Amino acid sequence: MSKLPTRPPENCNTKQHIRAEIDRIDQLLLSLFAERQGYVRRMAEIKQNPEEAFDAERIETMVADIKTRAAALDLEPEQVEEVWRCLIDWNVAYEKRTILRRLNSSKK
Ligand SMILES: C=C(O[C@@H]1C=C(C(=O)O)C=C[C@H]1O)C(=O)O
Repeated sequence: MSKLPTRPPENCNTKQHIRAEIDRIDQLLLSLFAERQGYVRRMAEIKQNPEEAFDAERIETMVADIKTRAAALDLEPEQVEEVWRCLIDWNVAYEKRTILRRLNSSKK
């Protein structure tokens, strides 16, 4: 990906300026989500039991920590919580499905 010069928000004077920055940031976010997902995939290989997929204590600790860090960055903690809970829900479902499939295929 080519590295284009960026404009801080206060130097954006048109919708196009702003949309170019949002698109640039979205690409960075996607790359980070993909990197994160690689660890979730590996976690699904390491966990042996589908019940391990949902770790309530870990999730609540993470969400509380993310909300504190969001507030420090002047983001709305509730919005960040919703995004993370949605991400984690998908990952728990992915882990459960992956572990179950592996267990079922090893029975055959
Ligand atoms: C990655 C894990 O598995 C699940 C997915 C999580 C996530 O996407 O952050 C967090 C907690 C989990 O129950 C984990 O146990 O840490």
